[in-house]
Amino acid sequence: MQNLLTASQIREVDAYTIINEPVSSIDLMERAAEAFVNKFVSLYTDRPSVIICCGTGNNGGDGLAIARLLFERGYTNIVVWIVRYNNKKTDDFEVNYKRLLTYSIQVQELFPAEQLPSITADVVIDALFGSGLNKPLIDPWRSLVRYINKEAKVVVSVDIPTGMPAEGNMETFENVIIAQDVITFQAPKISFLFPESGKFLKRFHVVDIGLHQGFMASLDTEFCSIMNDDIRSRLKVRENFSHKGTYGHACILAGNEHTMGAALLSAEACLYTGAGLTTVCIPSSGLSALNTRLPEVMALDRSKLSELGTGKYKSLGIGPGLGTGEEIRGCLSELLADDLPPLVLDADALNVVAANKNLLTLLKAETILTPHMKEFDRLFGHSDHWWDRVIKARTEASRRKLIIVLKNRYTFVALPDGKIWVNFTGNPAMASGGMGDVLTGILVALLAQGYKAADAAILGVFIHGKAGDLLAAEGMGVIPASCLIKKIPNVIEDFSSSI
Ligand SMILES: NC(=O)C1=CN([C@@H]2O[C@H](COP(=O)(O)OP(=O)(O)OC[C@H]3O[C@@H](n4cnc5c(N)ncnc54)[C@H](OP(=O)(O)O)[C@@H]3O)[C@@H](O)[C@H]2O)[C@@H](O)CC1
Ligand SMILES: Nc1ncnc2c1ncn2[C@@H]1O[C@H](COP(=O)(O)OP(=O)(O)O)[C@@H](O)[C@H]1O
Ligand SMILES: [K+]
Repeated sequence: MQNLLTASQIREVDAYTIINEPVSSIDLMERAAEAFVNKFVSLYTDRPSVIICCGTGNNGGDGLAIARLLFERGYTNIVVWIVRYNNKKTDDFEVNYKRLLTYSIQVQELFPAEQLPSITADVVIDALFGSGLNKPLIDPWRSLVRYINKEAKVVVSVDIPTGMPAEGNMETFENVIIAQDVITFQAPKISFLFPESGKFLKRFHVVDIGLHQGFMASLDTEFCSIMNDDIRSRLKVRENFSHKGTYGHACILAGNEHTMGAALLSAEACLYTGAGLTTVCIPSSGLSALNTRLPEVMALDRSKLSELGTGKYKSLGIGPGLGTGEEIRGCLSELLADDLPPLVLDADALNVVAANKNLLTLLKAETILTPHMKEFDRLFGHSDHWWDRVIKARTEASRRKLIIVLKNRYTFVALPDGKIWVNFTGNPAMASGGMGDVLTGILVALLAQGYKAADAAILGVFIHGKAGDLLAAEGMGVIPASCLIKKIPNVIEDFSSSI
C-alpha cells in the first residue's frame, strides 16, 4: 500500500525529507522539476512552444526550474509568465528566479489590473498554485485562470491544477484550471480520486521525486492506494494436492425472472475466480439458462433458503438481479437474522436493507457491502459531494465494523479499522451493465477460498479492474461483463505465480 497524503501531510514529508535525507529544499525542487520535464517530454514529443505560468510560491518555483530544464533540452520557444499579484514569494522561488535570469528565456511579469498577454503557445504549463492553495481563487487570480481556460489550447499542470484543493469538499472551488494532463509529485492528490475532479483534469501522471518513503508510510493517513505488492502478498497459490474441497463452496442468491443474467454473471465470475464449488440460488425459471450456460454451477431451489445458514456454504453473496418485491423483502429479513457464512451484499440486497435500516444492525462484523453511489446514498443518506460520501463510508464502516466497497472509477474500500483503500485498476471500457454483478461473484469466490473479508475486498476490486485493463490493453474500447470474467484467471495467475 502507499499512503495518500493531504496537503499538510505533504508539507510534513517534504520537511522530513529535507532534514533527514542528503537533499536540500532547492535540490528537491530541482528533482521535482526534472521529474516533471521527463514526463512532459515523453507526453509531448514534438517540442511544442510553451508558456509557463508561474506563481511566486513553490509551485511557481517548480515552473521556473522547468523553464530552465526545457531550455537545456533544446526547447527554444519558451515564455515565462511571473504572476506578481501580491508581494509574497518563497525562498526557493527566489533562487530559481535568479537562476532563470542567467538564461536567455523570455520572462514577462504580470501585475494586477494589467491586460493579460495573448496566448499563442501550443501548451500552457500551469505552475501558478500547487498544494499550497488554501482557499478558493478570487480576482485577479480567478480572472487569470478563466482567461487561460478560455484561451489556451492545451494546459499541463504542475502537481495539481491551479485552484483545486488537494483534498476535501471541492464544491466551493469553482475556478480551477482545466488541464489536459497533470504531472503530480510522488502520489496522486486525494481530490483526483473524486468524479468532481474529472471536469478539471483528463489524465494525471505520478512521478517519483524521492520523498522519504519510510516517513510517508509511517503517517497515520485515512487513504492508501492498493499496490501490486498488496495483491502479490495476499494471493495464495493453488497447492499441488489441493482439490475442489480446498477452495470452498460458494453460494449466490440472485436473479429473478427478468434479471437472471445478473445471477449468471455473478456465478460465472465466482467460477472463474476459483471457488471449489459454486451454487446459485435462482428461481426455477432460470434453470435451463443456468444448465446451458454454466454446466459447472449447481442450483439451489429458492424454496430452500434455510439451507444457506446450515454451514454447507463457505461464503454467500446476495443481491444481483434479486428484485425487491415483498417476498424477497420478507425472506431477506429472515435470512439476515440467521447465522450466515461470510457474506457479500450487493444491488437489490442493499436496496432491501436501505428500505429497512434495522437490517443493518443484523449484519455480522466484516460483512462486505458493495454499493455504487446511488445504493450508498440510499443506505446512508444523500451526500452532495464525494468527499462527504467517502468520509461517511469510512465512519459507517468503522462504526458498524462493516467493509464498504464504494464503487466508482476509483473504488473506495472502507475497512472497519478506519482505513480507506483506493483501487486504481479499471477503466471506462468497464462502464456497462453487469460489471458490479461480476465483482460480487469475485468477492464471494475469494471468501469461499478462505480469504479474510478485508483481503477479499482488496483483492477483489483490484482483480476486477485489472481484468478490464488487460482487455483494454488488447484494444477493447467497450468490455461486456461476460468478457471480463474470462480474464480473471489470467490476472490471478499473473499475480500469484511470482510469489
Ligand atoms: N511537497 C513536496 O514534496 C514538494 C513540493 N513542491 C512544490 O511546491 C508546491 C507547494 O508550494 P507552496 O506550499 O509554496 O504553495 P503554492 O501552491 O505554490 O502556493 C503559494 C502560496 O499561495 C498562497 N495562496 C493559497 N491559496 C491562495 C489563493 N486562493 N489565492 C491567493 N493566494 C493563495 C498561500 O499563501 P498564503 O496566502 O496562505 O500566505 C500559499 O502558500 C507543490 O504543489 C509543488 O509544486 C516541489 O517544489 C518540491 C517538493
Ligand atoms: N469508468 C470506470 N472505470 C473503472 N471501473 C468502472 C468504471 N465504470 C464502472 N466501473 C466498475 O464497474 C462496476 C459497476 O458496478 P455496478 O454499477 O453495480 O454495475 P451493475 O449494477 O451493472 O452490475 C464497479 O465495480 C465499478 O467500479
Ligand atoms: K499548478
